[in-house]
Amino acid sequence: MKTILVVGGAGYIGSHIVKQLLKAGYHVVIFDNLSTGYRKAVLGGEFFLGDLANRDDLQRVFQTYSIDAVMHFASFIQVGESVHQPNKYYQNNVVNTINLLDIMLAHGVKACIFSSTAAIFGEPQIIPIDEKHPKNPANPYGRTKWMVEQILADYDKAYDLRAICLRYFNAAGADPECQLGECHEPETHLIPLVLQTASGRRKSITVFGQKYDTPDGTCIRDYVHIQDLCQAHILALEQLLQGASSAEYNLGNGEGFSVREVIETAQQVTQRAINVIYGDNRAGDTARLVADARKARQELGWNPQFADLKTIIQHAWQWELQQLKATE
Ligand SMILES: NC(=O)c1ccc[n+]([C@@H]2O[C@H](COP(=O)([O-])OP(=O)(O)OC[C@H]3O[C@@H](n4cnc5c(N)ncnc54)[C@H](O)[C@@H]3O)[C@@H](O)[C@H]2O)c1
Ligand SMILES: O=c1ccn([C@@H]2O[C@H](COP(=O)(O)OP(=O)(O)O[C@H]3O[C@H](CO)[C@@H](O)[C@H](O)[C@H]3O)[C@@H](O)[C@H]2O)c(=O)[nH]1
Repeated sequence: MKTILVVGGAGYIGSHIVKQLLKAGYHVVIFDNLSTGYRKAVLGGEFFLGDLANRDDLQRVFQTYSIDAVMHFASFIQVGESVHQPNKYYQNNVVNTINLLDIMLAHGVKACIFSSTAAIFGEPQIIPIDEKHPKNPANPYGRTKWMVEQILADYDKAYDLRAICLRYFNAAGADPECQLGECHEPETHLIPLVLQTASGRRKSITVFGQKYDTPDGTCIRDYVHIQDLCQAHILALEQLLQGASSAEYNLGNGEGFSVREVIETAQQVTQRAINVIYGDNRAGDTARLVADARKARQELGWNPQFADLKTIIQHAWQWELQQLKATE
């Protein structure tokens, strides 16, 4: 049985992956400092409370377990915050990642799956965006992720550390069995905020900007179901464990939805009125991000099952209603 270390496995995406890895029969060790994650979101495996900034924590986990591959989800993730507090982002997303890579090398662990992002591309020159599209991140968050991708390429050349970088567009939705879902505090992502407005947990949703160069003036994003992201990770892991070379894959559905379209779809799904306020642009946002994910389909055999925005929102709504019940 292969042992997979999931760094950041108590977070939104990591916790869903842990569930799917366990289902697929892996031995899973979770390393997380719970800065933005939740212990209760870790549904199984062996949990290790530790911080990537602390080399002793890392040393302990690598000494305790014989790890075959690492999946690295731990980072700070808010585009807007990264503009105002870049030091926080460079420290955790870059410096702490180097700690992780160096401890991996020290223990001969040379396979890694890295959570990258569409934010590495910046304002796109061509839509949809394929892997070769120029990288020109528009904010410090995106720059940290692009830096790590470049560090990984150098580590491959110098130390044979193989890495698959999965560039998610907008991760969304929830576990269809409703055991897990998105739970960021504070929540900054569009779909959960819209649904919290529909459920009454929030008074309104503010649309950030209406003068973008898009048909309705609001930003366009490519929303991808968390369950489909899990499938891509497991396929990438299988390839890595079989000796595949380093690679990068864009993960999205190839269809973009504007902020307004997301709100309209949420209204249809929830059958609730959603109070909308129009506000200024958010720092660091780009007008349009849509993926060309053909490479993942061809090389990984990725076959998204929940590409429909309605389904993504339905699953997130099911989760929101459950969260609401828990707070009542
Ligand atoms: N959510 C998205 O739409 C999206 C899109 C593209 C890429 N990503 C990337 O996917 C990854 C996971 O995102 P998420 O939405 O699950 O975020 P999240 O905040 O829910 O999860 C991150 C997890 O990492 C842990 N963590 C952070 N710093 C740590 C440290 N120094 N040591 C140990 N643990 C630490 C947190 O406690 C948390 O459990 C991130 O790397 C993010 O950049 C997310
Ligand atoms: O209250 C809100 C929140 C968001 N938006 C807009 O909705 C869109 C989506 O925003 P959000 O859900 O915050 O996602 P992004 O900023 O697109 O970033 C996400 O998606 C990126 C990849 O595209 C990831 O790298 C990031 O980690 C992740 O936060 C953007 O146009 C925002 O301006 C609003 O109008 N109002």
